[in-house]
Amino acid sequence: MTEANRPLIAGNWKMNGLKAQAAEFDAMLNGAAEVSGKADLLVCPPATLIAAFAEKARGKTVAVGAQDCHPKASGAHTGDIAAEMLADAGASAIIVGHSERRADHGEGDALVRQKAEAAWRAGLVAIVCIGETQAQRDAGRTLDIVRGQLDGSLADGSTAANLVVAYEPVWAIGTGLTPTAKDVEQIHGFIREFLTSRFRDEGAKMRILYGGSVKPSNAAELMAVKNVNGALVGGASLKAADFLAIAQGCPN
Ligand SMILES: O=C(CO)COP(=O)(O)O
Repeated sequence: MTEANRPLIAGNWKMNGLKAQAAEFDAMLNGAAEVSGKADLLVCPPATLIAAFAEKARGKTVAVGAQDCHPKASGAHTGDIAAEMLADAGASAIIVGHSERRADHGEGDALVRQKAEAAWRAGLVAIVCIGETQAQRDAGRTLDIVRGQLDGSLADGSTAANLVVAYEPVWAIGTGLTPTAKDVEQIHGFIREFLTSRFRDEGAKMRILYGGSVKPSNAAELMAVKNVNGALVGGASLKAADFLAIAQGCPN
């Protein structure tokens, strides 16, 4: 996975997926060659499926990722999973700071930053999620919230090779609602300015994904927006046909 000039379509399966659903992943592997001219593909299944999916994906053009990690490499942390373990299972990237983890587990920016650094320590790419809630948007605070999350969640040492930023407005996740293309352009432009001013040339090359109700029917419009370098897809990434159609919607 590399830079902004090549889109990344990442699927976040969230807490969905049993061994019996592996056929959907097989279908993604089979269809991947057809979209390889358009985008890189990454699927982040639940941790229980990472090793099996990574084994299936060996030598194919779909990468496998994780949805979270613990900041530490090992130790007395019952139920947690270290980035090193995810790397060992075959993951090449880890989503950190998803709004569902921020909400369900009270994760804040400082912890998200430590998790991104843990991903790097294990040699993996960190996909750092940010985005405002409906109430924050209604209060006109979107850009302030985004700036604060970027400031707090991104670690020094971020490069275009080790970091992907995912802008996911919380109110757009799983709701069927999306911001207008104009809003997405404004916010992604703001994120790009932040990244370039903090990380210079690297910031100019980092991928910024849009996430929140991306579907085959809206992918082409969203993916054509300036500074949108791919998508982080939830619900629609569970179906191979939809996931591949979203990748197909990326501009040539
Ligand atoms: O949260 C998301 C991806 O991380 C987006 O989810 P949906 O695509 O289901 O709205």
